[in-house]
Amino acid sequence: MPTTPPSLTAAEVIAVRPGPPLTGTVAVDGSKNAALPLLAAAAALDLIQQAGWHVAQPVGEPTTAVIVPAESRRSLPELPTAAHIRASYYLVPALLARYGEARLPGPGGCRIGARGMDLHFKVYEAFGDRSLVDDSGYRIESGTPRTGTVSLVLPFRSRGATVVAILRAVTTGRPLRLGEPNPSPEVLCVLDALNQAGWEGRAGERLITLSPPCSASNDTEWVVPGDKVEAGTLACAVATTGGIGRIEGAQAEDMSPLVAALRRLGISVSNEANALTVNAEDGRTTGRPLRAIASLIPGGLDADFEPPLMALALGLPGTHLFADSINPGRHGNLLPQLARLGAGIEEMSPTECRLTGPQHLIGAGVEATDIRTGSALMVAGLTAQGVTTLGGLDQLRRGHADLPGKLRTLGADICEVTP
Ligand SMILES: CC(=O)N[C@H]1[C@@H](OP(=O)(O)OP(=O)(O)OC[C@H]2O[C@@H](n3ccc(=O)[nH]c3=O)[C@H](O)[C@@H]2O)O[C@H](CO)[C@@H](O)[C@@H]1O
Ligand SMILES: C=C(OP(=O)(O)O)C(=O)O
Repeated sequence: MPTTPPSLTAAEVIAVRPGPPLTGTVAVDGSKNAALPLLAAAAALDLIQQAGWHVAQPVGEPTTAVIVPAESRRSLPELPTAAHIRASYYLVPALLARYGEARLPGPGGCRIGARGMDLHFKVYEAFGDRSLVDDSGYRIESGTPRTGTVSLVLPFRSRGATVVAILRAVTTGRPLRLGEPNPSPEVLCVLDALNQAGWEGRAGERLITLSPPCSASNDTEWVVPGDKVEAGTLACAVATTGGIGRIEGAQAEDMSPLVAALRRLGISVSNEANALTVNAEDGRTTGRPLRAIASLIPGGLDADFEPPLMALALGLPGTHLFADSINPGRHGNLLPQLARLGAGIEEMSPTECRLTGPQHLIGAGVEATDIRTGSALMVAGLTAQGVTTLGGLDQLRRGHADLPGKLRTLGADICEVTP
């Protein structure tokens, strides 16, 4: 009988060693980046029904969260922990609906660039709210209630600003026309959820429209979509080792840009409705260079796929180009860590680099300086000679319930080490 390897969720450092090609089937967990706006949307919906909210977890159902109205109205909470995650910005519309004001520290998250908030402030201004920035963070104050459609065009396709525009429309009960939105899966699942709750949301590549419901429905149950980034990372891991693996739980459409990149490299991938099968057993590659350019345009390559693709490309012939101008600090995190494993990567600018493969990597001590850097290092460690020890696991765990465990399910040699 197959045994599930014990998870390493308490380890401070893990060791990765090369082994046989990864094989088998594994299912991804729900996506963090889709769950966070869904939670905020649930809170916003409850608030529009003039209640407070809190998140409860039913006993014995660890994968379910229930958003329930709180009993009493309290004063504006201090939220210092909001500084630890980028997605704390999703709370603002709910706070505005409940307290008329939101005061938050500047959002944290991965240190992969300046990660501005200016578009968020433009969204609030379009709704008649006031934004103020000071040394301790930012403050948004509700404007006088207004009616009528709010129309605005985003200067660029920020995912966060798209979601907060949608949530502010919900908490003000106003129709929205949002031009140049970010219609990524993490946004579309919020619109789907709102549609289930009676709202009328439509998404096209150039425009998102949202109209309030004639009557609100109370009990809605939403499912967090499977994590496309986790699926893509596992696909790169299987391909790196020349294995064959089936990764279940992410939607085919969400995987298309990653699948196109893998196929360009000559890796055989079948992208079914809810499962990705990667077959790199024959070891044949095209030798065609990869051009992995992170993009916010619809159908573009999500920036979060770039690091694991870079780890994969190190082992494949050709001169491969990578660019991430969305997160201008990413390469500054990732490249020095890959260099510790002996990777030769030429930086053409702070956001563009190229590498020629195949390269021979050698295990070393590395650090997950951001979520995707951590997962890329695990992929690289699967073929690096000797032992790769990975620290900074808090970052990795912020993004994935148990990525080492899933790799171990596919046969990876990963274990806990005492630093
Ligand atoms: C919690 C969450 O879901 N994080 C994701 C979110 O991050 P993030 O919130 O950073 O992503 P956005 O799409 O909103 O923004 C993209 C980039 O535009 C810049 N920007 C954004 C808004 C703004 O008002 N001003 C501004 O300058 C930031 O530098 C940001 O890095 O989307 C990224 C893809 O786009 C993903 O890689 C992150 O995993
Ligand atoms: C950048 C990421 O997360 P966050 O926005 O939470 O920092 C990420 O998920 O890769």
